[in-house]
Amino acid sequence: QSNQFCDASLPSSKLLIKGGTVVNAHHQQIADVYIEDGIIVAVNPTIPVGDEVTVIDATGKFVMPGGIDPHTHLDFEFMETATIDDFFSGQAAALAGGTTMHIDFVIPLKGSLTAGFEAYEKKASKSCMDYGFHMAITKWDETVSREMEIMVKEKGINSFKFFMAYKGALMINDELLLEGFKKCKSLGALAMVHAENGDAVYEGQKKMIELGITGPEGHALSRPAVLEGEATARAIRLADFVNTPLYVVHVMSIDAMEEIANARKSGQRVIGEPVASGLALDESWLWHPDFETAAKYVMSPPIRKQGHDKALQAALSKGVLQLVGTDHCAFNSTQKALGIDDFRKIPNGVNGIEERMHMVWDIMVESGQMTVTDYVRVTSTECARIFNIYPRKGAILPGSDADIIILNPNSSFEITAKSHHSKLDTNVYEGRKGKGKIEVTIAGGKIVWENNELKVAPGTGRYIKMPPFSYLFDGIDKKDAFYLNSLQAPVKRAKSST
Ligand SMILES: NC(=O)NCCC(=O)O
Ligand SMILES: [Zn+2]
Ligand SMILES: [Zn+2]
Repeated sequence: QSNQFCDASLPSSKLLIKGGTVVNAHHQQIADVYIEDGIIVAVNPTIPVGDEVTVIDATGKFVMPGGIDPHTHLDFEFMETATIDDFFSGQAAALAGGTTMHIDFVIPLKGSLTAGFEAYEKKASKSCMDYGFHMAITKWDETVSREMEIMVKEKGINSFKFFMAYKGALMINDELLLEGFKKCKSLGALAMVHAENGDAVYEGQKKMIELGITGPEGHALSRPAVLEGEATARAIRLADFVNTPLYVVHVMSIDAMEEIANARKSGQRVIGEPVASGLALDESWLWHPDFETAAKYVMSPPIRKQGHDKALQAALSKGVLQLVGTDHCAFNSTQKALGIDDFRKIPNGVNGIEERMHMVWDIMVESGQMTVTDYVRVTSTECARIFNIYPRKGAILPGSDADIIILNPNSSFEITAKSHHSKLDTNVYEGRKGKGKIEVTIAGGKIVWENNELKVAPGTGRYIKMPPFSYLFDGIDKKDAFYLNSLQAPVKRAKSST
């Protein structure tokens, strides 16, 4: 691999990005951007500066907020192994691809949220870019309920994920889902779901093995889209019953997407997150005769048949789905080979943290399905809004963090494991080429990616606390009050004489 990591000991500098098209989610203009000490100070048509300021010429290029990836798994212990990318290698890869912040999932340790949080604090101490945490809830009792409160009020976590799949490991049942949703609502924290019917998946897996289907194709066959649709519908209805906002992670199928579309049409606050792999790939790879090639595409919910990808793209362009993640969860060929004789043992997960910004540009903007302002919205701004860190993140505005990318629409990108920055020995986007290259990444006011060279150092990334009660909670209490007022007084019945 040709990874080149240089020392990032440059002094905090003054920067001017000159003459580019500055794009925010709702506006674009040709302007200069002036940065001091990691913060955007001014965005104006012309900003005169002195010799001490480093000037980057962005004429003819797009100057946009750095990407925020809402869904990653770095240093994640899962399926008898651990992801190959840790908080340094995964983040270095992210920066090389124009992502300047990500939100990772803390997994409780033996059910303890506090112990899980402390373990992830340690894992993330080698960070080279800003990050936040969601937290998974894997069991329910009074301690977990109390710890959720601590996570929100003291630790900067404002979202909790419930796995409706992975039976015998992370999966929870409907009773826990309801308890969890109620607690999330009371704390102003966003409930997130991995939506697949885990019991039915377990049945499907047994059936495939009985039929002698042990290869990676068995993964897709054992957990069809209908099981994703069922769980998505169930989670949506339970969230409606509790009256709390819901975030559906890695929406991979038309079935799930349509449930989200219908709920949103009726006014429910449901957020749908497609991931780069679901937008760009189809399941045919899982039938590849070479196990190593096929196994690298194993993730859950599975990458679907051709047609689901296009439908998810259309839903993203229409606003039915709101933001794009990656679910970056990287296992190398040796790790994937744990399932050589049984697809159930192939560690689930694909790469994407480095590729997302280029892939979304290529699939959505170059194809004409999405405007450049919408690109900013789905790769950065909407994530910042949902997780309540806007406009510190997700915007090029005075006072915002100087997390910025410069994309040259006339230059091209090419993806290959030979030159990517993840520790992975494969890449699910191997050989993909397209127009629109991220030439510069600025994170916290420092140029960390320029001339195809990374300048990053472990320990320079910051933990970003995310406060509760995002815009998704506005008016939730009013809807509760309206519901209570609409209830009729209890019916008074005479006592029976017998
Ligand atoms: N998605 C996947 O296959 N691996 C990561 C864990 C998860 O998000 O479900
Ligand atoms: Zn998941
Ligand atoms: Zn995930």
